[in-house]
Amino acid sequence: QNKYGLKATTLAEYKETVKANPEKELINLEKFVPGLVLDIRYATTNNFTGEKIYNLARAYARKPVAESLKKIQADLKKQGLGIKIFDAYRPYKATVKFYEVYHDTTYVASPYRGSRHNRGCALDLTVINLKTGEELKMPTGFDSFKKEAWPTSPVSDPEILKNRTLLINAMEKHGFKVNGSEWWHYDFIGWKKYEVLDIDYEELEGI
Ligand SMILES: C[C@@H](N)C(=O)N[C@H](C)C(=O)O
Ligand SMILES: [Zn+2]
Repeated sequence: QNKYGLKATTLAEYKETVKANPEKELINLEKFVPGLVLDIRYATTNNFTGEKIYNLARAYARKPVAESLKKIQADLKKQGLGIKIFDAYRPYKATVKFYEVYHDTTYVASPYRGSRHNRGCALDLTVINLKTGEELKMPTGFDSFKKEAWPTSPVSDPEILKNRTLLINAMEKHGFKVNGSEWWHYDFIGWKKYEVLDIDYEELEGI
């Protein structure tokens, strides 16, 4: 256990759980979902910590999460739209770092419980126009920790309201629930069945 009383799953333990239940495998979303665009902010300094948190820009999620995302991407494609991922599976140590930088658990998961990202069951994302590659206009930027980011906050611009509603509906159709304080964060329903992991992308890829 660490100072927050949580013992996250290591690589060796994770491999055992996947052997027993292949649904627990972390899937590389970039390879699995056609046309998926990544902008992994925590692999850059362009994030709320101002620090580079990951060495590799990767997006992983548990198998059923990846399968749902594939369906969402296919649905959006029919409208000339696609998904851009800001973050997916997040090693537990990153959640600890986030909390130590920004103590408000309205916007950052508590290290006492861990994040649903740590379970490979949460995605931070937005919608892009496939032709231009541009993000659709949303109420705030990613990780803008303000009340305007809440999915229930009033929006005066009808286009922004339409875009936020489109994203929420697209995600909820395939088993995700929007976070109450962040329009870009979606939890996969059933996340409780998956352990909190603390495995870096390098470890996962055997680098
Ligand atoms: C830090 C932000 N992108 C986020 O993912 N927040 C939720 C609450 C989390 O940390 O799980
Ligand atoms: Zn998130």
